[in-house]
Amino acid sequence: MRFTKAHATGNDFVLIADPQAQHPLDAEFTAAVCDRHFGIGADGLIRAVPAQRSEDGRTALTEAGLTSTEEAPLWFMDYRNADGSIAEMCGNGVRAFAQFLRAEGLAELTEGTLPVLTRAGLKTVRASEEGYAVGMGVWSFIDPELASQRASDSLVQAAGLEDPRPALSISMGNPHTVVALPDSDALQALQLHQAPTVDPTPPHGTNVEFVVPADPLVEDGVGRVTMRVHERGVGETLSCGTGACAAAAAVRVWAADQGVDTWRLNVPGGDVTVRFHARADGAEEVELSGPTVQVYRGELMAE
Ligand SMILES: N[C@@H](CCC[C@H](N)C(=O)O)C(=O)O
Repeated sequence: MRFTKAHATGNDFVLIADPQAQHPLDAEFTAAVCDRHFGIGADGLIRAVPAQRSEDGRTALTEAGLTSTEEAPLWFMDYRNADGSIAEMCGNGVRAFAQFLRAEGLAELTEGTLPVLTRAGLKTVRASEEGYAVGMGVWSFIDPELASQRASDSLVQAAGLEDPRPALSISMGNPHTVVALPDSDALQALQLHQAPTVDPTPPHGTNVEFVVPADPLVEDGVGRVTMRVHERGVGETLSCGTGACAAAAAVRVWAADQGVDTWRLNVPGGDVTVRFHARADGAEEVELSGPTVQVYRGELMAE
């Protein structure tokens, strides 16, 4: 089985093309491939499969009210975390996925964009100045009632944190819980090889982002935030695209500054940009942009 190793600001992935849907993934295979000692090593495994040829792809098509044909296949991003669990969405992964489809000659940009079907709906990827950008859809509070005071809906504790801190949970198709810290010393003191605890515990788990808003928060019209993340199903990663979007949304809420639409997130693996576009109904669309790099191609010897 041929594969490509890629990363987006250090969030790394193994990508495989499965045009005939002959290689359905399972948890054991995924965990073995992502193992950094006994496998290739990655934060996630991504399979590219024509949507109509995979069960999850067909479900996603139905949910999105879309069709996909042999002549015009819509590619489905079958995303798995390093521990083998399934995730609805991956913001860095979907950007690496578009680059992979193009490099494999499986898809092209049409009028500058490439649609990708995910478990969290249809996403549109375009080439951007930084590499690839993806329209992530609308962000939302996970618990609108608890979050209605627009401050916090849970408490998070983590190794290296003195006391539990209030957090705000946001959905980007997948779940995120964002915690603000006072300064970069507090951020560096965190030991994120251990999963933080979130109270109340979200039913499907959550990715936890720790953020330090810059001081001043906004420079040249751009909001700036430093972030570390513990990803559900992985551990600490060098970047998380959906996490960056959730973190920017939370900081924007806390700052009560809906006027700043562009945010630069500094993560251990680099920088990504998050942009908000208000819709007529008041909801806000989010776009994530950043670099994606193909590192090498290889052939998997043992299954
Ligand atoms: N790194 C990703 C998110 C991957 C999925 C996540 N671990 C989850 O379980 O929700 C990103 O760039 O968004």
